[in-house]
Amino acid sequence: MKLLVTGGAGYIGSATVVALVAAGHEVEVLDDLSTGFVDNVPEGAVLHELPLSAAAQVVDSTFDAVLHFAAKISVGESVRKPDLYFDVNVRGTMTLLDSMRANDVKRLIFSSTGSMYADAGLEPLAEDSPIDPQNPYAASKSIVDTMLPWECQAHGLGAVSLRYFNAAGASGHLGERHTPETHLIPMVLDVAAGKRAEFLLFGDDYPTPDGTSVRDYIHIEDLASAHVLALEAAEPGKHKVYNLGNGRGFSIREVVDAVREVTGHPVPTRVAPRREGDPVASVASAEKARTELGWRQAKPELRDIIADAWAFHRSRT
Ligand SMILES: NC(=O)c1ccc[n+]([C@@H]2O[C@H](COP(=O)([O-])OP(=O)(O)OC[C@H]3O[C@@H](n4cnc5c(N)ncnc54)[C@H](O)[C@@H]3O)[C@@H](O)[C@H]2O)c1
Ligand SMILES: O=c1ccn([C@@H]2O[C@H](COP(=O)(O)OP(=O)(O)O[C@H]3O[C@H](CO)[C@H](O)[C@H](O)[C@H]3O)[C@@H](O)[C@H]2O)c(=O)[nH]1
Repeated sequence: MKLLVTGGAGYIGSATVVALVAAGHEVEVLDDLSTGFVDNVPEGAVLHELPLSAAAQVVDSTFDAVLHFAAKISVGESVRKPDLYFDVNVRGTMTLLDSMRANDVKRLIFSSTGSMYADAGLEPLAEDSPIDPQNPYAASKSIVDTMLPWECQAHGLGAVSLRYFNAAGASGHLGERHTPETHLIPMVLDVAAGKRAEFLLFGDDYPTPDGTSVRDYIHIEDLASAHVLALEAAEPGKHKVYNLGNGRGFSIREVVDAVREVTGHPVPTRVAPRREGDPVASVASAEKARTELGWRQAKPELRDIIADAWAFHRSRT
């Protein structure tokens, strides 16, 4: 297929471009490089350095599908600048849909998020679990997931929303390069690498086995392979939704212990108050993706995820 990947210069998008090219697809990338990097775009994939608002300059009827990763992704920033998040994540998606509709491009794979579900503690979250976004970022993704079934029904689009849980790990030279970094694994690796003196652990009084909050970390290569399968699953007139996660939760302490084991560094840790807005836990049930898409993870082990992230981290320091 000829594919347009928005956000293909970013963390998850670039790993997916590699998987799509390896699967034999022809790929073009639309990315404004606001948080992405030119050197993330593999040779053989054309880069259009443009914002989503200029999608009409790129989308034409030669494309078979669009994979839409481009978005603002920082939860804290979204609380301070909700207008920016609704502009890029909602209006940007609507502009893209307009161009697709005008050019009869009938397949869309959308990067949605597991963070839109209501906090259910350690209970695994399925696709029909209650939705209750707690910040503008999650709300912006949930608005798109609410629009898509109607777009599909009215205009024959075949859309697949993939709700990722906590994307983690690295794939060779493709890894997390967010500035400022806020995500757990790169923060802990910064301490292991000596770039930070200590790790601040936000809260050890949660109702979880070791008191620290629990997340479902999923390797970006496993996210990438799900997109290749989702393309085949897109069906005109239908909006399908799949959770992508390990189906297993890991506490912050488990992550820190795994980093200690992988890096051999003691990782000095200080417990700080809970971070505002954090759920107790977020764990996926990814059964639907396994059954319907035939998705299998190649790297489900936390140590493998961290080892890949560490190799990437070291290659950059
Ligand atoms: N990282 C996670 O844990 C996670 C979890 C759930 C969902 N997601 C979703 O996955 C997608 C990719 O996230 P990521 O972690 O790779 O983030 P990222 O910031 O690395 O990638 C986003 C890409 O989109 C581009 N972009 C941003 N705004 C744009 C615009 N207006 N026009 C064109 N390009 C634009 C950026 O330059 C960047 O390359 C996002 O939609 C995000 O919401 C991520
Ligand atoms: O320095 C840190 C950083 C994080 N944490 C803790 O580690 C856990 C994971 O935090 P992350 O920021 O790595 O991940 P989140 O679950 O908060 O964020 C995930 O869900 C978000 C929406 O809620 C976005 O989708 C985001 O991109 C995705 O990684 C949380 O309990 C957090 O409080 C710390 O203790 N110390």
